[in-house]
Amino acid sequence: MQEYYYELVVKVSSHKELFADFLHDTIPVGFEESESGFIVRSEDELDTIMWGLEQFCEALQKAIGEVIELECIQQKLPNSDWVELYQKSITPLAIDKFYIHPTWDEENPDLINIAIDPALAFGTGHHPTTASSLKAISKYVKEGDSVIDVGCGSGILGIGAMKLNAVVEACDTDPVSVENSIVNAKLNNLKFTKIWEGSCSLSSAKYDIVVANIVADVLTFIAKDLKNALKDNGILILSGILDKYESKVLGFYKDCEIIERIAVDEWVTLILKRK
Ligand SMILES: C[S@@+](CC[C@H](N)C(=O)[O-])C[C@H]1O[C@@H](n2cnc3c(N)ncnc32)[C@H](O)[C@@H]1O
Repeated sequence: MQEYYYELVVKVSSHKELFADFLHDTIPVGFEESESGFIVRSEDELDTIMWGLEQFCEALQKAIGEVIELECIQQKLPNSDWVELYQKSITPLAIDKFYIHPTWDEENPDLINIAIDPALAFGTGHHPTTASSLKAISKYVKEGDSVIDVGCGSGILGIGAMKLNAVVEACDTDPVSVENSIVNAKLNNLKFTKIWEGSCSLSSAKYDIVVANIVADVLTFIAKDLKNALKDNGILILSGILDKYESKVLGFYKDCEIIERIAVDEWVTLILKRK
């Protein structure tokens, strides 16, 4: 552990959700929402993220013709092991058939346990997009199904599917997430059949279930690849969609019908089938 870590305090005057999308998609470390913005922490300097936020803000102002005040303050602080502090803040939770718990907490004898030790990859089950994806997995994944978890983060969704006896592959563009998914699968005595760094376009296989909890923009960019990965009667679980982008995302999935829509707070999860 290093002696110091860096904390970037970001304040934005408006459109906080667009900045959240940007951070969600660009930074491999987690960030925390504060009342007027975000806090990003890392053992490395955060100059690149600060620069990216400034560029994004400039582009956004031009695109929408509004002035947005952005303030980024980076500070170097003594390292009290923030990962450990973050880990301690994670409590177990039940989502339908599943019980997600860190390894230092007891299992629940009545549910299907998923052990996840929170680390740098996204996915402890506490975010509504992960929780809704798990609900969909709990309902639609059947024993023996082939599943791909696109944007696996901590691996939680794929691990959930494996716990239901599906055969699961996973991928993520972020190498830290791939590593963390492998570690978390091992914690559950499971193994992804295949897991790779990159997106689903790197596989030509077809799956019974394709699950992707990624931000709306990415779900539009990779819409073709996600649909191509589906077997004829396959089910596509799309999550990570802020409700205001739902119709934009659906515009890229016009050849699919909605079989279920789960909404929690401002987050929407869509369960789709090809028409
Ligand atoms: C919101 S996290 C979801 C993590 C986990 N699946 C969950 O549900 O909690 C989104 C993940 O998608 C990954 N990602 C972003 N764009 C991607 C792409 N085009 N293909 C695959 N993964 C991508 C990110 O690196 C991140 O780990």
